[in-house]
Amino acid sequence: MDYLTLALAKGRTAEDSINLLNKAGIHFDSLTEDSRKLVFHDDNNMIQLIFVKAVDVPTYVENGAADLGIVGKDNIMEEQPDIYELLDLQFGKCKFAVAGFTGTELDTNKTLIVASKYPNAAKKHFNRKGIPIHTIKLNGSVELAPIIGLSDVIVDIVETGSTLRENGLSVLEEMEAISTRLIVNKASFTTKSDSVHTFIHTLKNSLE
Ligand SMILES: Nc1ncnc2c1ncn2[C@@H]1O[C@H](COP(=O)(O)OP(=O)(O)OP(=O)(O)O)[C@@H](O)[C@H]1O
Ligand SMILES: O=P(O)(O)OC[C@H]1O[C@H](OP(=O)(O)OP(=O)(O)O)[C@H](O)[C@@H]1O
Repeated sequence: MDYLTLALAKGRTAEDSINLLNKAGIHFDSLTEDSRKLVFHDDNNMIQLIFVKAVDVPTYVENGAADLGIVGKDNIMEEQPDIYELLDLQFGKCKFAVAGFTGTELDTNKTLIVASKYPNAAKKHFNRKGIPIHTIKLNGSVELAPIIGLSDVIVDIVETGSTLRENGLSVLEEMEAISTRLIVNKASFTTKSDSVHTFIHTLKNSLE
C-alpha cells in the first residue's frame, strides 16, 4: 500500500476531524491539543498528517503536496481547486449567506459593495443572479464592514446567527449549505488508488 499525506484544516474543525480519524481506527502518536507540531504519523505508518490553515488545504491537495484533504466546503467553493470532492463528513455544518442590516432588503438597482472572506464565492453567487457587485476582501470580523460603512452587505458563514444578531444584521439571502469535506488529488486518486480507496472506505464506514 502507498503512503498517504493528509492535509487537515487547523482551527475550528480540527478536533472533529481527529475524532473521526480515531473512530476509523487511525491514531496519531503524540498528537495533543496544545501541540505546536505540524506533522504527525499514524501508528501503522500509513498516513502522514499535516496541519495547514483551512484556506490552504485545497492548494496543498491540488498541487499534490497532499494526497488527501479535510476542509470546509466554503474554502473549496472559494478556491475552486482542480480536485475530486469525495465525502461529506457531516460536521462543521453552517451556511453561506448574504447579510445586511436587519429590516432592509438587497438593493439591486446599483452596484452592491460586498465585503467577504470569500470574494470569489460572492462574485459567483451574484453573477448567477445577474446583480453587479464590487467585492472587498477581508480576513475576519466581516460583520463590521456594513456597520462602519465599508460595504452595503457581507457574504459570510452563519451558524447560530449570534454574530449577525449582536451586530444588528440579519440574513438577507441564504446561499449554500456548508460542511467539512474529504478531497483528493486527481493524480493520487489514480496512482495511489488502493490506498486512497481503502482510506475512503474506512472513513465512510465510520460516518454511518
Ligand atoms: N461559525 C461556524 N460554525 C461552524 N463551522 C464554521 C464556522 N465558522 C467556520 N466554520 C467552518 O470551519 C472551518 C474552519 O474555520 P476556522 O474559523 O477555524 O478557520 P478560518 O476561517 O481559516 O480561521 P482563521 O482565519 O481565524 O484562522 C471553516 O472553513 C468553515 O468550514
Ligand atoms: O452564526 P455564528 O454562530 O455567530 O457564527 C458565524 C461567525 O463565525 C465565523 O467567524 P469566526 O469565529 O471564524 O471569526 P472571524 O471570521 O472574525 O475570524 C463567521 O465568519 C461568523 O463571523
